[in-house]
Amino acid sequence: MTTTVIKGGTIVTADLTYKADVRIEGGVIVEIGPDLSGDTVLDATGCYVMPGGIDPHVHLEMPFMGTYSADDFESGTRAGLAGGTTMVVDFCLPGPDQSLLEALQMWDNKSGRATADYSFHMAITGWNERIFDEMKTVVQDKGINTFKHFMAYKGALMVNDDEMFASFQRCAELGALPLVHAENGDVVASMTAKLLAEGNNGPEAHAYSRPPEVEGEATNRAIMLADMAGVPLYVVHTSCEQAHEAIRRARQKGMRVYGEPLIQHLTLDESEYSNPDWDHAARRVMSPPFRNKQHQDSLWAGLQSGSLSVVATDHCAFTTEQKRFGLDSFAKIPNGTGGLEDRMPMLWTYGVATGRLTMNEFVAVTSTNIAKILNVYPKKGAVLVGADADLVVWDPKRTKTISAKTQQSSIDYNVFEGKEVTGLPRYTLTRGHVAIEEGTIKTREGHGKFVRREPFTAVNKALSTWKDLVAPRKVERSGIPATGV
Ligand SMILES: NC(=O)NCCC(=O)O
Ligand SMILES: [Zn+2]
Ligand SMILES: [Zn+2]
Repeated sequence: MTTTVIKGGTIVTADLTYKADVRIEGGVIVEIGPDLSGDTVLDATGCYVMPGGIDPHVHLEMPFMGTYSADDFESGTRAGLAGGTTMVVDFCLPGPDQSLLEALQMWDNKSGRATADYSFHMAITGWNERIFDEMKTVVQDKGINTFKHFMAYKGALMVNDDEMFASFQRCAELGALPLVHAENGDVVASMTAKLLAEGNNGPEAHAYSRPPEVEGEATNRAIMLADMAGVPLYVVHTSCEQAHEAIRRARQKGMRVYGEPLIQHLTLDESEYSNPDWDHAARRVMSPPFRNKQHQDSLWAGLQSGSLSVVATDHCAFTTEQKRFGLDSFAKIPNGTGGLEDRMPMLWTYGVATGRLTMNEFVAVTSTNIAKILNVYPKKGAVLVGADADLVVWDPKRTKTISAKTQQSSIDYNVFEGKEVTGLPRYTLTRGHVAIEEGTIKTREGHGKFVRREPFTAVNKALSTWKDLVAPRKVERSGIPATGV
């Protein structure tokens, strides 16, 4: 078997920084140490050798708002690899009354073209006995240990509290982790109708329809329901202080709640929606919307202090033509923005290069924490013997100006257009295959494999032990006083 050696670099993991070479054979790391040799040598002089990024939140070829997101598993994973991301987790979305297993078959068919490894979260978009039963098969046979709940998108993907609570309880039984899109969908629907009735139909009104309170309330509600169900909780695209506050408070009380800010919310703000160019504003319409600088500061502080756990993209890219479906009403603009290629360079530039994050914290929030939360560590998210050789050789001096003209994503614009980033992959390896070499794309369609994720044991077991211990119990009494005394 041929071997590849990454030579002369500094290994940076979530907890260590040290000089060593890395030898790869059969797609996995087989040796780490000084002066290693191999058939192919990749020069890492002046570079950091880090676990490849994991993006836990992407939507490739997503059926949404009357169309499909434009990047598929081929272009999406190619964009990821170009920016140092070696694994993505997409969302399987069953249609109304569709079987979870049937939907999963559809997602399996789409993902065959992936150039990097991937996994799925399963969405719970309704509640009935079949869903209850199928959740077990999804966890135990299909290798999916996370279930997504949309508290918004009323009339489409949204679930109500009773459905969500039932699903959370089922997750607790199965050793699965529930995820929530936390926005109060009823309030959003009501505010949307009011704004439109008042003639407020431009893209900026999308942001007016979902203020931070809408997100803060739903985040807090989901946390309380998860606590009552005795299950940990993962809150996707945490964008504001109100939601972060709820997560922070819960964690301080000992609850296992994970918050996921997006690179877009960390680096872009609400002023984008005031742009006089309709297309410019509409291209940035997503839920939750971009916020102000105070919210951004809160998110950065959360990453620094550990109250927020991971940085994702929610990559859900629509072309300008698709965004124009909403020319007469913001409610018809497909929600979503891209970011897969830019997450790691943007976070390095605005996080590590500014001193907000250490290199080790960068690795933690882009890869290792995610691998641990999703239960794929140390196969993924680690530089260890036996781990998959999903690695990025990161050149901290390499620069570029982000531009739609040179991006891998198939859409015609980039929300980070014109941003200068410093820190880019010299090489990106997916299970040992060098997919990116100095900006040259060498991805292989179909190389990506589904990553099974086994049910959680430790956290769910600890929680259910505690829940049993503190469960309400009938007080046994020796005698009951006679009535009327
Ligand atoms: N975030 C967004 O606007 N679009 C993708 C779907 C979702 O995550 O809510
Ligand atoms: Zn969402
Ligand atoms: Zn999403």
